[in-house]
Amino acid sequence: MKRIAGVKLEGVAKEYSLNKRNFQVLKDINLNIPDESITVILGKSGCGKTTLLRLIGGLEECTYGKIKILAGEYNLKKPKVGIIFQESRLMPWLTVKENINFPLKNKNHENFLVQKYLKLMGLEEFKDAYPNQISGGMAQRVAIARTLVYDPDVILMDEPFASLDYFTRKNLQEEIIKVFLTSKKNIIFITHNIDEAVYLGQKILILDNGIIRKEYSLKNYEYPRNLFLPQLSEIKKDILNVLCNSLA
Ligand SMILES: Nc1ncnc2c1ncn2[C@@H]1O[C@H](COP(=O)(O)OP(=O)(O)OP(=O)(O)O)[C@@H](O)[C@H]1O
Repeated sequence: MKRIAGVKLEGVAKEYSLNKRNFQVLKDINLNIPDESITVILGKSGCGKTTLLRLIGGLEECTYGKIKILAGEYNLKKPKVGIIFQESRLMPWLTVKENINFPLKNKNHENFLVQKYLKLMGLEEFKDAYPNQISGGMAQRVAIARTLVYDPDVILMDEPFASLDYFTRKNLQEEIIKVFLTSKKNIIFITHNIDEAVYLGQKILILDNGIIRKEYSLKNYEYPRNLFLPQLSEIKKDILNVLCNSLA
């Protein structure tokens, strides 16, 4: 049975120390993402978005508070978290299919799962190419496929399309919606792009000065969102207003 994992943050704070001075990047984050959803964390540069994602992904420890990855009421002891970064971080000496297969450690690089995700991400023609033979957008597709093959409980995405051109970015946003609708996993997506946030997010959280300043629920706007442009444009205006008044 497919397990849907939720994410719960209780009083999460993170302090860094720089030049013998402590400063608090995250002050008191409380968050509950129980259902399958795409949650977008939006905020100005330096407000702590990546820090928050790294804490959820277990790459760093909280200074205070707790983070739980839950299946129903149960705290998963060893949750599988997939992280997709701004750069694809592919292994240059492996082909597309070998990169996708990497988390499986399966000697057959064209096993069922690799085939499935090559197809889902439209990469079949490029399966034997090396990373330096494909475009940046394609490399990000490979990174997404490599994450999906691992079957994570939660998928974290840290500005994965920030360095891509407008059209590639649009295509990949569609792919993420497709991935979400087929896998029904919780996706937590970081961006500072308001258009991207309202296009993808079922929940949008504005991070500012170490706290969640405002939360928007867009669950009622089904995909594709093009049908709701007037309503979304009002939400975008409101978000812009909140960001303009934010401190970080
Ligand atoms: N390891 C670290 N040691 C000290 N300070 C850090 C460390 N990591 C992050 N910071 C600081 O924490 C703050 C938040 O950084 P973070 O990368 O989380 O912001 P962000 O919102 O993701 O920014 P951007 O949108 O520009 O990527 C910044 O002031 C940064 O300098």
